[in-house]
Amino acid sequence: MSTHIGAAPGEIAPVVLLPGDPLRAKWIADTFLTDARCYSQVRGMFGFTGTWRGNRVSVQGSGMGQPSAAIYVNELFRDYDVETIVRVGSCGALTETVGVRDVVLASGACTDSSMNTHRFGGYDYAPVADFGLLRRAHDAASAMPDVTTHVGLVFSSDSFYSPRPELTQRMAEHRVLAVEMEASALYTLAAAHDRRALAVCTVSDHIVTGEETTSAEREQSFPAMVEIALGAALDS
Ligand SMILES: O=P(O)(O)O[C@H]1O[C@H](CO)[C@@H](O)[C@H]1O
Ligand SMILES: O=c1cc[nH]c(=O)[nH]1
Repeated sequence: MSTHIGAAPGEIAPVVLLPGDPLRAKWIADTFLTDARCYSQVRGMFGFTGTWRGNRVSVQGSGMGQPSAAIYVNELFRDYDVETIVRVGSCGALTETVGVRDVVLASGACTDSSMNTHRFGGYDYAPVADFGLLRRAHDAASAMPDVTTHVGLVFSSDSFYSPRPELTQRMAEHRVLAVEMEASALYTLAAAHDRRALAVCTVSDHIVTGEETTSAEREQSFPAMVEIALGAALDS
């Protein structure tokens, strides 16, 4: 049993979807999985295991921000032998070419977090997605004519309310498509554990136009990213 998930060995599948919001984890389990069973409610950070098209799959909340997400990712890789984690998150669009409800497949993740500064002693590290997952996610998204999908960089910020918006703008000027808060830690830890990871995010709000969705929509109305994530992780 791990410290923060607390599931018994074998209760978590080799493939895990990882939303930040634990209630989105419950919605995903209720909506997409067959025979889903809750394996953890520790701190209200729900985890469920069920099946999708005959494949075992789990969905685990990660909380918001890299320190929280890293706890769950470390335990999933280290204590439960998870092979593949696909983050299914919300993000804010940084450029007008990306719209609200579009899907962003994060090929790589920039960050202002000190987690990698400490890990690499000040050297820069480029956290990237698993290419096989990214390619299959793109294939799955291409089969959805109603979904606009972008592939590119995200900015995994430690601050939802940025103290220096001009620096986020500089990210946008360097082809960063969207801001979220966890992908960089996920990609770094997947590399450190020699496992696979991808972040599939839906644009919940727009930093340029100010358009935004409600918390209920962010919890329960982004099905395309879940279908893309399941297709990428399990249809290999
Ligand atoms: O919707 P989730 O997956 O939580 O992701 C985004 O939403 C939260 C901020 O509102 C952060 O966790 C950010 O990464
Ligand atoms: O981290 C996030 C997530 C959604 N929207 C944002 O602006 N930031």
